[in-house]
Amino acid sequence: MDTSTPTAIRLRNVTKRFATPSGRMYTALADLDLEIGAGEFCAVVGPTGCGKSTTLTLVSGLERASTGQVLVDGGEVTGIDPKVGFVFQNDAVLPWKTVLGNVSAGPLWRGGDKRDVRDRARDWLRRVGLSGFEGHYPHQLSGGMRKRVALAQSLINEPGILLMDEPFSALDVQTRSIMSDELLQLWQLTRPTVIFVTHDLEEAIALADKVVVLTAGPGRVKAVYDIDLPRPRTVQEIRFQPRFVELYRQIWTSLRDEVQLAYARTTTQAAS
Ligand SMILES: Nc1ncnc2c1ncn2[C@@H]1O[C@H](COP(=O)(O)OP(=O)(O)OP(=O)(O)O)[C@@H](O)[C@H]1O
Repeated sequence: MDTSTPTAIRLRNVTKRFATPSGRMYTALADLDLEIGAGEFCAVVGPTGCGKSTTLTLVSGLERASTGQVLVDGGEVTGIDPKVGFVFQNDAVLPWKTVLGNVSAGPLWRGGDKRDVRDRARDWLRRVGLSGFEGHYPHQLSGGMRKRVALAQSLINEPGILLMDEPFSALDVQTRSIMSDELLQLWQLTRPTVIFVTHDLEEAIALADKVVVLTAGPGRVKAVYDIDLPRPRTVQEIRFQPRFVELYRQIWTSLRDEVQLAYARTTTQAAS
């Protein structure tokens, strides 16, 4: 992170424990330290169950840390904050509302002027390439189009912070890379601070300014890699650059050990 960039998100010595169905406590995150600068695009990778989604729920205010501090713009997170947007793996679109209705729902709920909100919603639908689909219902759209609705739904609130939990993982490979390029273009418009959780290291490197590798659970930060690839980027093309391949090799070496450790644990548990 550039030292002149103010910090937008800070997790300081964060531990998160959950009660298990058997009544014991399970530590999902342990002493996690992470700092993300304002306007930075940060991707988080790590083996399954290492606490990636848990990290997002702490920043969003949906969950509280057991110990440690979670700070957004210097203030401790104590609940859900309207300046934080969330895009999940599963679409959060409302099936009974039209595309326009879905994108307008948040600002209307917050008391926005109806005509102004509709205008802004149409504007965002144009930006995500859905002009002409305002009156469609979600079931009349493809998976990629529904994802665009979800993006517009979140971006219309102009969140300073955007948390994305494997947002494209349910899409086919081609749609996924198109959506990644569109996300980068949209991100350039308002430059929110992004935490993007993914299992896909290629996607992480292609999108991000920095890639954080978490250890097998309990999740800690194992390593942080600065992605010094030039912007603007085209996701489909950047992966052929020698620097991309070099970064991939370097980060994968670190990630692979954690993935193997997590896998070995699950197979041992299954056998016992
Ligand atoms: N509400 C909860 N109650 C109990 N345990 C939980 C809860 N939420 C998460 N966990 C546990 O915490 C650990 C971390 O979960 P989390 O979903 O954050 O991992 P993840 O890295 O996002 O996993 P994946 O890559 O598979 O999506 C897991 O072992 C999970 O079972």
